[in-house]
Amino acid sequence: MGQKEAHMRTVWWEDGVVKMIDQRLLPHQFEIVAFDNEHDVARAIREMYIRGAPAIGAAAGFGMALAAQRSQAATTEDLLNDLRTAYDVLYASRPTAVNLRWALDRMMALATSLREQPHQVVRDALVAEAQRIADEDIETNQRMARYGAELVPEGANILHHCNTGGLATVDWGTALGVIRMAHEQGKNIHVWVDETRPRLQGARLTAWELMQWGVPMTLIADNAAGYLMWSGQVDLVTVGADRIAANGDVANKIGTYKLAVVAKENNIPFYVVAPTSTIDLQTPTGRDIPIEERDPREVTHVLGQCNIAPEGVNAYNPAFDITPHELVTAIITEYGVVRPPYEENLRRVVEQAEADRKARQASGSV
Ligand SMILES: CSC[C@H]1O[C@H](OP(=O)(O)O)[C@H](O)[C@@H]1O
Repeated sequence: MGQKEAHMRTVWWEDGVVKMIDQRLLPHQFEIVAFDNEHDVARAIREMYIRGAPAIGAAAGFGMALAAQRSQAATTEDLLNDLRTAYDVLYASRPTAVNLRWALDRMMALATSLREQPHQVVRDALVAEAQRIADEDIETNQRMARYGAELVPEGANILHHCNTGGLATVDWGTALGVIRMAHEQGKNIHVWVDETRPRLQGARLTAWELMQWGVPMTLIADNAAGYLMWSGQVDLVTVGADRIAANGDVANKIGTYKLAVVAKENNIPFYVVAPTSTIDLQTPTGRDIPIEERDPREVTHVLGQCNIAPEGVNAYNPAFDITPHELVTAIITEYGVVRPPYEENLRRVVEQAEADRKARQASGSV
């Protein structure tokens, strides 16, 4: 079995195809897969070869670049129509992580802005933009890690849910990026790793990443988290996000809300780590965020194999839940730590990010 080499990315463009780690097989198999069309990239997102909001956004960007490369359009207007079709194919892959729409909108806006250019110019520009989305993600994650590590006390016991590491992003990670930074700063931390039923991102992916990084950790059943918080064995909880509404409500892996309630009950700080690309000012509150419902078989069959329930049992499999902003101590972004009032403070960092991106575009540094 191969290994994720240091600084290897989760998804990347190579020789005209998109390559990614097939996360369904981890931790016992390490396989890289390659796709040459947007339909296969959409399927890879839907079937969770690749998952995690920022990683999904980057994959979607590369999917649009593939669509442009594959298009047989004779005119740029026809190419734009092909790209609109690819947008819809990729957008339909998973509904909750807003990074998917964010990346698709960014790629489509660029293509549209080049409608007077020859279509080869458009094709090349889209590959470059997808690369920029990927490159920016790593820089963003390292900025968040530095801000977040300042909030981690020496010797902290940290509870983490799902997977938010390099595998959930292009590299480095969001909440796990903060944990990695605190570890590398010598803060002697320890991580309680929620297994995260039913897809077990914690047991399969977070444990694997933290062991690779040499971070002290202990794997727990999801249901042990409450006892650990009640018994004073957790100093802070940190999670990622798939979409943050304008008022600060947070969509994240199913089980997050329960952790936030118990953390509040035990006066434990609850931090969300997410880039501004995960903040959706178009969505007013958490009740407006679409929650993905996945195949109930993910609940009844562990990793699609071992049936743990009676044949024909009813099962329900919401993949995310909503944590009301009142339960969120702070949201750590690449523009710093955002605290309440979330409505105005989230808008401020999103507008700052957009202004910076336009300035980079204008200066030609992108
Ligand atoms: C850094 S975002 C990671 C985010 O995505 C995970 O969901 P999934 O594995 O289904 O894509 C989970 O919600 C994580 O917090």
